Amino acid sequence: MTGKFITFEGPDGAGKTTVMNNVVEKISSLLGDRLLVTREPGGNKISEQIRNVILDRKNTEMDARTEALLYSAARRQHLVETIIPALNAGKLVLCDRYVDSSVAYQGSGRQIGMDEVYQMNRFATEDLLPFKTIYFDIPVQVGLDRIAAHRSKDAVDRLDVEAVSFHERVHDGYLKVAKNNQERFVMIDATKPLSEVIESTISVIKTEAQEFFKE
Ligand SMILES: Nc1ncnc2c1ncn2[C@@H]1O[C@H](COP(=O)(O)OP(=O)(O)O)[C@@H](O)[C@H]1O
Ligand SMILES: Cc1cn([C@H]2C[C@H](O)[C@@H](COP(=O)(O)OP(=O)(O)O)O2)c(=O)[nH]c1=O
Repeated sequence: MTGKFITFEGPDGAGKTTVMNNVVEKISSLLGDRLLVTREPGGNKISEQIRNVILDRKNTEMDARTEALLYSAARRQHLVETIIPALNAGKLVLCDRYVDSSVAYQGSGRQIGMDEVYQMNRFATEDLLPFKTIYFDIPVQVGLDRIAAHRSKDAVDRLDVEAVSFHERVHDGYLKVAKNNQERFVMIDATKPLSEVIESTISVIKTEAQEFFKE
């Protein structure tokens, strides 16, 4: 594999999606088709179908392990169908969420156990981890307030409506994963103004994937 795999992670409302869109706008003219931007859960037909089942607010009876299995199933399909072919073609792959999301949300948030969820994801991914993970850190309430202020009621999904204590456990989970993977994680303060967060993110990408930005 000659490409490079970088993921974006963080609690809900950290700004990952907004930052990703802005970063792509700024670097896509430099990289052209050497850039692939994708997101989880989703990114292809089967994974988007699984996403709809997971995030449907009507699916109130979903068991925590069922949820974890569905996320990892969607991840597997996305990896095989989208990420690995792009890496084999030498591309820079930027992905909004990956294994660390499951470890934080299902492992810590749903209290299934971070290591158990990680082990299940090792099976799903055959141990393919990102080269770097840009982690957007934000206090839980700030992220939730951003979502409440900006999203329409219809756009709020099953995980957005979880109790604050769930989101606190997700945040704690992320901090543990970051601490245990310091060589892979780059932490960005997502409470800063959007323009600063975008600049910091571009700077990390240009440093960590500098081979893509050479003339
Ligand atoms: N740095 C920032 N400062 C203030 N508001 C922000 C910032 N980053 C994102 N937002 C706003 O917060 C909301 C949630 O951002 P979003 O990108 O959807 O977060 P995520 O994908 O991490 O859940 C959006 O309405 C966005 O405009
Ligand atoms: C990939 C992944 C996402 N999630 C959650 C995080 C989000 O609340 C939701 C994804 O919804 P999405 O609308 O993509 O949220 P965001 O813009 O915050 O990334 O799914 C998990 O619980 N486990 C996972 O493995």
